[in-house]
Amino acid sequence: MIKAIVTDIEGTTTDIHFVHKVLFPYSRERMAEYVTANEYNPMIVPSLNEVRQQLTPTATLEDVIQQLLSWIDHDVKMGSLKAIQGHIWQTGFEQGHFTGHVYPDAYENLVKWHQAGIALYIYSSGSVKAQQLLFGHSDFGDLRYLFKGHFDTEIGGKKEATSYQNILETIGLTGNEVLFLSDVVAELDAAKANHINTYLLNRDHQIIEQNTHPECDSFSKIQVL
Ligand SMILES: CSCCC(=O)C(=O)COP(=O)(O)O
Ligand SMILES: [Mg+2]
Repeated sequence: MIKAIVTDIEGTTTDIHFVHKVLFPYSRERMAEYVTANEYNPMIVPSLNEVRQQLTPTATLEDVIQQLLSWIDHDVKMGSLKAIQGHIWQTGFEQGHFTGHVYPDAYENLVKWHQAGIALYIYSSGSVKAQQLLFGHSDFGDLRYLFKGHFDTEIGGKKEATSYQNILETIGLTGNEVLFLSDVVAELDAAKANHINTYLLNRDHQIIEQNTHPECDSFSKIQVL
């Protein structure tokens, strides 16, 4: 019996285009100004130091900014970038520049599963802060009540099997009691290695090679209850 569902965001609960065409450009346009204004802000100093560790010891703040912009352009899921993006996106969400996209089928079924007593969690490369902002300012209002917890890459990379073992230990369930939803086969493979049930969300009906997971294009086609 499924006692918990862990879901990815980008491509799963939320349109990839919202992340790549709204959130990423928003953070890219504001990155230089934000980092320059917050160079000594204790909230982001650890993240800036992590970026510096990837560069030469003589790296300037401009070098750090350029590295962050390059990671955005190449969709590199570095925790330091995701932490800084979360702070930049906070302004966008709180000032109403955008709301967090959630597919209607995802909204309807997350509510149904929550009402049925299934524990819901998010696992995304986006920081926990960014996750809570997206669902706190979603197209359907504040949906944070739905989720019992949030995981980001602090628990480990999304394609690493140990990350899902860490998640199971954190939520106190065995793999067969948990369902993981994602649009990325490698993430589902890593979850399945821990005997977690999986479902591939293939919303744009791509031909996905080497997929062994059950596949659907909507949360409404996932039989849980
Ligand atoms: C929380 S919304 C921003 C998501 C994000 O920044 C991202 O990179 C999503 O990556 P994922 O591995 O969750 O597809
Ligand atoms: Mg995804």
